[in-house]
Amino acid sequence: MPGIRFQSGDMVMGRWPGSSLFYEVKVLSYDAKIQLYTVIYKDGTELELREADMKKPTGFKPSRRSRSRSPSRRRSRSRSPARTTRRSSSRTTSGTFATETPAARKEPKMKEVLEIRLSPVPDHVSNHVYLQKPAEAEQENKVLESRYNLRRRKDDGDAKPAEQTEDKEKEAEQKPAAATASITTDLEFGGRLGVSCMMLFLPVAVLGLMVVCSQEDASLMSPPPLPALDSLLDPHVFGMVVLWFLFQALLYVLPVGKVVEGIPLKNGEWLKYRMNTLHAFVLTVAALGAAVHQGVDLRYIHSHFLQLAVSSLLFSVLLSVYLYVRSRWAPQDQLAPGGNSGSVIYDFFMGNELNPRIKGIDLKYFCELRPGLIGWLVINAAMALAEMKLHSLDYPSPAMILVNCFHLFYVLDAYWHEEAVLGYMDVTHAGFGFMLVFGDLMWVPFTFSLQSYYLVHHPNHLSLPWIVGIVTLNVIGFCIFRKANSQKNAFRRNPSDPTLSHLKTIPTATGKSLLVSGLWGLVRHPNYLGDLIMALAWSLPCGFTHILPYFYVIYLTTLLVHREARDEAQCRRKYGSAWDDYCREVRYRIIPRVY
Ligand SMILES: NC(=O)c1ccc[n+]([C@@H]2O[C@H](COP(=O)([O-])OP(=O)(O)OC[C@H]3O[C@@H](n4cnc5c(N)ncnc54)[C@H](OP(=O)(O)O)[C@@H]3O)[C@@H](O)[C@H]2O)c1
Ligand SMILES: CC(C)CCC[C@@H](C)[C@H]1CC[C@H]2C3=C(CC[C@]12C)[C@@]1(C)CC[C@H](O)C(C)(C)[C@@H]1CC3
Repeated sequence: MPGIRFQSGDMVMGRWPGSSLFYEVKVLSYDAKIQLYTVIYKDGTELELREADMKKPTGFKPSRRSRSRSPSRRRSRSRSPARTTRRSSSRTTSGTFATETPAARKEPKMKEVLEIRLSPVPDHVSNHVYLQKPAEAEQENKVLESRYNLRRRKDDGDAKPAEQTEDKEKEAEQKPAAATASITTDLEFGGRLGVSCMMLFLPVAVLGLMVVCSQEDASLMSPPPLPALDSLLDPHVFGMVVLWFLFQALLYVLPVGKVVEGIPLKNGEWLKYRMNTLHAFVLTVAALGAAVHQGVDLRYIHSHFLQLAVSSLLFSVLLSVYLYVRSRWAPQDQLAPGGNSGSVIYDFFMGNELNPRIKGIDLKYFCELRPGLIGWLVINAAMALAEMKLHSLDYPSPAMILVNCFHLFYVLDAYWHEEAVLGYMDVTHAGFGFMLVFGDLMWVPFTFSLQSYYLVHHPNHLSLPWIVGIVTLNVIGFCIFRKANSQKNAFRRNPSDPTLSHLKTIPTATGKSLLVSGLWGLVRHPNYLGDLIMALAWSLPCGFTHILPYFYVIYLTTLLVHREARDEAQCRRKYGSAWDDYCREVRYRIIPRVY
């Protein structure tokens, strides 16, 4: 690399982005176009740095300290009442996520090695200290390095130092994202073209499916034309959609339910969340019950199903525009790892901001669990009433009851385990943009309820053995889904949990371990397997005449296969060869011996 200050292979001191801390890094390459060096930190993190953030090691002296706290466990100032920062104590409010890494408790030796390797050199003493490793730690380090590839995911927030100087913090707060964020080049979903197609195709697909579902022959081969848009966009219905959203938002801010902290953010802070989805659900049922008592006819939902879907789509677009605009001004440390590609269309679709909030309402978390999921159940109930009316029944058909009960049970389970949702990929990593907004507000309520909508127009008689078989299948799927999720959550919360002591684990260089026995030893995503089995059980009550009720199974399979691939890539970057070991030990991804 002629004509530049540092050469590949040089060991220099590199500033940790956004902080005043310097670490020893190795220069890997230099990109003259963007004038950035790619460097690798000793913990395996690869980052791109400007020359101004790098110093020659001369002037850094060995430290008398032999160890220091790892950067991810340092303290930073709290900025807003909703954001808290804490030392490396474990969580007290809920205990959902321990702040110490699992291995920190279980594998003390490894933790020590990692801490030493991550020891920073603060800026104000940058001419004075350069941390030294004890000989045995160095030795152990070598063993670890030979066993595991220590490369850390570039966008992984886990190990980033939380310490920021006040100046830096203010700077980050003031600079709009667009001005400071690094550009994401790794585009998902086929990049700009892919997401543009998805944005056009997905809404039309939802409306198309709904129209076909209401036809007697429900044939995908001869779909009826979509009704004219102006007949579908009813201001009255749109007003109801907005009211529904506001009503759910009101329930969100009710001061009932405990407040817990989510997983740590990039800047070392914790966001607070109020756990009151169950309360919101019960209050919604009570409000709807009262409305029905007052003469409101829930079958309105059935007769205005398409109009409701179109209004939800319009609402989703408006909300996404708002989110995109505000994300342009969000501080960089509040952006999602994959956001900010520089392409308006891509960023609009994927979302830039990780946890956009309005007056304490976390929009992403709110949308993921409330208006859409509760809306889905209300639609199901309306379909049961419509079926009774259309076929002059005293009760809904057994098929309709099964579908309603399965869906209700699934949502209530999510609410019962609400804290766990704070750790799911979408909440921790995904930006909040059109994909999730549309997914939560239109896709979930209007495609997940297709089975009950279908049954209104296509009754299906179920014999008792079929009912028993379908219920059994759902119970099996649910047990796998629940046990797998609970086991992983419990393990992440407390790896030394005595109830999990019988399970085998593989340590990883990040300090976290991976479960390799029990359900997590059967396939690498047992929770997906359970979800898919349940999905099948939800479709079977609709019989075998049409493929439409199986749409949910097809969607979920596609989504989970894609999600699994994304997660796999992330875990490989995060855990290096430990992940490869896991894959060798547990060969199948979702379905044992098949996939
Ligand atoms: N109904 C729907 O439309 C729908 C759609 C999507 C997902 N879901 C459901 O949502 C739930 C959450 O799904 P998710 O996609 O967020 O994935 P997930 O399986 O809950 O989380 C994946 C993460 O778990 C950790 N992990 C993976 N293997 C592990 C092991 N062997 N031991 C310990 N930890 C391990 C890794 O993170 P760390 O190591 O960093 O902890 C990995 O990134 C699933 O039950 C899924 O079925 C439903
Ligand atoms: C536009 C679409 C093609 C993609 C849409 C994606 C979202 C609708 C889903 C992504 C993650 C999903 C999810 C649930 C609902 C649907 C999603 C938001 C979920 C809240 C359903 C209840 C479950 O118990 C759950 C909490 C595990 C689940 C979490 C993931």
